[in-house]
Amino acid sequence: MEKQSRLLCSELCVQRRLYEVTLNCAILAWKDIQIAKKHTGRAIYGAVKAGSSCVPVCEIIAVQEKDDDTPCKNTGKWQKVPQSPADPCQHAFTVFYVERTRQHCWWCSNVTFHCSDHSLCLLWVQTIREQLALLTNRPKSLLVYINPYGGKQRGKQIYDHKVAPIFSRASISTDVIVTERANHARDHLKTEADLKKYDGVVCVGGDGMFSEIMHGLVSRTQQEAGVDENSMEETLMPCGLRIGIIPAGSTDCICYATVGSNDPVTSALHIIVGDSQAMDICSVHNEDRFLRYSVSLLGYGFYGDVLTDSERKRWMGPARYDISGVKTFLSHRYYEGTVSFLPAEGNLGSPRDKMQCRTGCSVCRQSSSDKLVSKNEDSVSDAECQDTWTVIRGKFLAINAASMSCACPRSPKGLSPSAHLADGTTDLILVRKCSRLDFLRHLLRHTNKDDQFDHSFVEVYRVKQFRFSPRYQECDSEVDLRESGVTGKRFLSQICREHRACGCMPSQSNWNCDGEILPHTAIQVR
Ligand SMILES: Nc1ncnc2c1ncn2[C@@H]1O[C@H](COP(=O)(O)OP(=O)(O)OP(=O)(O)O)[C@@H](O)[C@H]1O
Repeated sequence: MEKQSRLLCSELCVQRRLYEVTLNCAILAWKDIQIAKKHTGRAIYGAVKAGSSCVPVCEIIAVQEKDDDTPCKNTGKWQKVPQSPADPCQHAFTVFYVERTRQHCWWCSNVTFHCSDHSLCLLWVQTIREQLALLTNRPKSLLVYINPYGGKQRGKQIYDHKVAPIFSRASISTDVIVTERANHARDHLKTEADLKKYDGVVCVGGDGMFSEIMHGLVSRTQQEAGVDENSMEETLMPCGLRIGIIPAGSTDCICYATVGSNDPVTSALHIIVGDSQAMDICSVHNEDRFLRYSVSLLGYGFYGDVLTDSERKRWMGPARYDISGVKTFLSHRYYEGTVSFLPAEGNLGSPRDKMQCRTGCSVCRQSSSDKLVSKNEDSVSDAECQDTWTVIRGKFLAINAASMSCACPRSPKGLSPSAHLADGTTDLILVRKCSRLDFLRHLLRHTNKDDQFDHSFVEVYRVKQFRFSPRYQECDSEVDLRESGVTGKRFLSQICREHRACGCMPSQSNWNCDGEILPHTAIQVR
């Protein structure tokens, strides 16, 4: 505080008490002059001294000159402003700022300063606004997509009541599109949206809606850069626009893993102050064809089956995941196949190092600077990497690739608690065939503090690329059958594939790609 030169310092009233209020380019602070030595109330941000409060300028949402007897728009409550010309508190301005409440939750709080001199009041408003204008990472114009059918179908209500008023308070202009069908947002972003007009895109919905918007934006960026998405060799261009997520879905795992909560107001405030977090994107291919991008979970077996079943029960709302989860657990299906992967090397931590990735994470920072250095050496390193693929064949209850922790309110640590948001890797978790009881023990560990990888039937690897081939594609192909002369077997395998309950051979699952079902089981991921 002392190190920054003061921009303003005045004696102003807060709730009829006299405060010394100071502003420098980093902090707005106010100190109760009369009882500075006595602790008179709760310090609002970073308790400096009793009777003192301060807020970083970068967490000020807005400042507004206050008219007499106007309702405080933030709280909806009316506040009495003194009327008498002799009153030293005749003029007032209100500062709206971020207040931290529960863990990772933010709230828009406010403080009103009163003074007798109108020009002084205007000077404060103008100076604070000038400081806010210097914060260039804040968005001014946003394109908002609302999925009215996500989660409990409250997307529009959440946006209108909780988010739009704070955006308007922060003078952010918005174009709002309420989607009319699935993939509406993706298609609009891919082809129509005039992206030059905006500083960011806001997704009001769940993980599926985020995925739609991410696909629209990433594909548009590749199209404009002339990058062929089908090619596994080409380097994808990072998107120029940021995506803000207002959680209004069923699980909101991506919002939870990045912000630490699934509270719409917290997310809106992060968007307003211009916070950003880079995020890894996996591209998923089948042969030479691009299928989808994934940012959170790619799951085959258990999570693929839960999704497939829950899609049929969408009318049930979020409860469908519990019902499908129990059903899938009881069916206890396992799947045979081959997983090959390219382990991540270098200083990228390990899935079991108990490190939690947060904004500014050193591993992610290190990884992105390594990428810049090695960009010109890609061909060499790719060639070197050919030798280091690891191949695992087996029977699996689940094959999961977590590109972030996948934490959500149900599983606060997530599928892979130490997965990094932007280190260029994914955590590949293989759950081999085991008893129902063992699998239950493993699943329960996602909800408590125990290490979910500490089981003999669970393996976890931090990888840069991986491939999966289901067993029948390798062995039961038409050619194999013809060559071996087992004609009856072909007929039986056909029946078994179509009737998954039949226990005489492992059938195939589906890949759950961030909550969407992939059309192929044999995939290559990078
Ligand atoms: N207007 C619409 N009508 C029908 N479906 C829509 C519409 N807009 C978007 N969708 C689709 O709805 C799907 C689910 O949406 P969303 O992710 O918002 O909610 P959710 O599935 O309940 O939450 P979560 O993904 O967090 O579990 C998305 O895949 C999206 O493509």
